[in-house]
Amino acid sequence: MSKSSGRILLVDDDEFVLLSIKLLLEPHFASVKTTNNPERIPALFDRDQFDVVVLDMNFRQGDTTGNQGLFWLKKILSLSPDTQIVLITAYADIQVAVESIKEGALDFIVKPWQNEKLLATVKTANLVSQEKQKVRQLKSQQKSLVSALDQRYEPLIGKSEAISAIRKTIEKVAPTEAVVLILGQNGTGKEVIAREIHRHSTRSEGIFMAVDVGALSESIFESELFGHRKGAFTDAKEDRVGRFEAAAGGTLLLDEIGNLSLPLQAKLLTVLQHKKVIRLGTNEPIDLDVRIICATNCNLQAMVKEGKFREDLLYRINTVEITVPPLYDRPEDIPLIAAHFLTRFSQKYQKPYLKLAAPVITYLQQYRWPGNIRELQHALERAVIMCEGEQLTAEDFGSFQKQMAGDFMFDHLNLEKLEAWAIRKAIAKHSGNISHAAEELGLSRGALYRRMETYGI
Ligand SMILES: Nc1ncnc2c1ncn2[C@@H]1O[C@H](COP(=O)(O)OP(=O)(O)OP(=O)(O)O)[C@@H](O)[C@H]1O
Repeated sequence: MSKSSGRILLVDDDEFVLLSIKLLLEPHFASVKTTNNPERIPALFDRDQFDVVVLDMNFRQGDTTGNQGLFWLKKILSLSPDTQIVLITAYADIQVAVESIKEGALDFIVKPWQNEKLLATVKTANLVSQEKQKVRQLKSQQKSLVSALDQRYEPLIGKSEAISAIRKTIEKVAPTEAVVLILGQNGTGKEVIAREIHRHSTRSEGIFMAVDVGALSESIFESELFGHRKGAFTDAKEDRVGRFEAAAGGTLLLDEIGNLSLPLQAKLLTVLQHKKVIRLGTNEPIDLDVRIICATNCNLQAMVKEGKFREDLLYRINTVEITVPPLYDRPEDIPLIAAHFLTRFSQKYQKPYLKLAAPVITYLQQYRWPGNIRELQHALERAVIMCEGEQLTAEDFGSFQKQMAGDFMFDHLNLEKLEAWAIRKAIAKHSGNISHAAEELGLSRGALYRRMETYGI
């Protein structure tokens, strides 16, 4: 007979009862302890953990109310909420039994007991207790995983008007359950923004999950998002929870939503309309308990006009819209973001002394950054690796250097932007020497300083 791992405590004022139950349970559990005095319960719990307590309901001679049992039941649950309690009494009182179960006891046994029934009850209680402990452990693991996963992600850095306005929108929209649509080019920080919304929402203790729905083929879309039951299709070897269920209590980012085919758009719309998902191979709808955020680099309005995106789906997902401008439209964010990545990569590559001189920052502000912040991040990492001195130089940016030097923002014909660009370029060319830059620009030093102030350079 293999012993289960259960730790059992027997509490009864009758020594004979204690002995006979101990002899009955001992062969089946890892440890069976006894006490004839319930006052010792707190001290016993101080020393040991118990999975199951078999507890008498009446300790004083003549007391048949069960009140003492109820008192100790509550006490044990307050000391150890996962411990399961089986009450035992000589007086079969259905009222007390019902009350004790309401108060959290698992079951109720009447003296004289049947050995088989008592053993089966304690075994069940032990299983329930261990499952509860497992769930608690998984929950705490999940909590630390959530915070560990979160740490990998950047805070939303930037002081441009656009980013300040986005921060305000996040503050307003995060506490609501509104579906948010985040628009912007690749690498502009759409996921960072989605995470900020999650972090400021009432679901922040839950998980944040991002799914690139655009990359899901028709064949796996439903099983990936809605889940399936074993045998629902040939490859369904076991039950699988879909992303909508896995992110329950948290936030689900449906990324690249503009790349969904029309049939899949229809399936997604049905889920969002009914707020229910049905796992493949089942008929049971499961309530959605997830905050939805969508993101795309596509122009969904234009796609609706071309018949490539469902208008009804667009109106389901764009209760609040956030548009993230490309990085070259907010050069004032570049120094902050660059400094942030410099700190990160100089630590990673053990070069904590590295500095970014003003002319190099100006130089970074001239480039068009088609890959936006992701590209800036990679450029900084490369420069930190390549740098031999204490200051990052334009040369450390290697292949970017050429592109940057020759890059001209031809798509900007706005005169102010062109002027700001020319000023940055001249300052960078003369390594921050304002007199030389002013001379090259055909301006006095004073005029150049005034313009630099105007453009926040
Ligand atoms: N404002 C920001 N501050 C700091 N880091 C940022 C910011 N925006 C983006 N990043 C960083 O830039 C990289 C790209 O960001 P993110 O993945 O959020 O962009 P995206 O718009 O979702 O890109 P894609 O469209 O390719 O999925 C990430 O490493 C992210 O941490």
